[in-house]
Amino acid sequence: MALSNGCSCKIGPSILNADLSSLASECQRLMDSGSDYLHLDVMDGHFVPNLTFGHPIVKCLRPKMPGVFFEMHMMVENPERWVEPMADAGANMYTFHYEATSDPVSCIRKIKEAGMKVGLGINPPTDVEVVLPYVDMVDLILVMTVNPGFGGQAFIADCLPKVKYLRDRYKQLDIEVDGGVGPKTIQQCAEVGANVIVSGSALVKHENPRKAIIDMRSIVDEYIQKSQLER
Ligand SMILES: O=C(CO)[C@H](O)[C@H](O)COP(=O)(O)O
Ligand SMILES: [Fe+2]
Repeated sequence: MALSNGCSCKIGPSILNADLSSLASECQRLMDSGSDYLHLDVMDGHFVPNLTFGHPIVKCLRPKMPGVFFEMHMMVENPERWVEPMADAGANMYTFHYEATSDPVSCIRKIKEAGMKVGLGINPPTDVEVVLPYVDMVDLILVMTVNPGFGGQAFIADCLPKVKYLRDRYKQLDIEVDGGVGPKTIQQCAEVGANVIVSGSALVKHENPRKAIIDMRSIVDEYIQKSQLER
């Protein structure tokens, strides 16, 4: 299962700021509100100054959410290390950071061999050009719009030219934005060409997440249609 191949909007909640003692029901609530997939944030306390959870939690979550696409956002050093345990736990996509490994190609190969889709992420200070050698090997590029490590941070609009740079060159690429994205910032993300949208606290804390998802999707879809007409 792919996410969307750049042709449609996909919205995935990050449950980082949800009540993690009720992880499965929070995930279910957000899927029932119209989400397309789950964005699960894994932090190791080294690559980022925070800890979350690892493959044992994913393994417990998987049978409670059959058929739901799990994207693992791996904010970890040596991402190669957790590829097999995550595949075994039932992850569908493994998104690692360019900054976290000295050998992205072997990490990509390992993820594919384990049967998962591949995402490649870059942090706000990282130049977008670094991903160009890998674009044809991966399923998604993640452009971080906060410095990774915590949910609920302010959106960094200065990262958006990186999305535009990629969209101008790759019409079919799934380009994901993550960090501070919600109804207030979605327009800026959509107009530069982001189509895979992670939204954490803005959705988790929203009084009507279903409406927030519908509104965000309609804005992203509008820009996708506009760009298809312009081609
Ligand atoms: O990767 C992340 C942080 O490193 C989270 O996915 C991201 O921050 C989402 O949460 P929010 O929308 O609250 O910023
Ligand atoms: Fe994330």
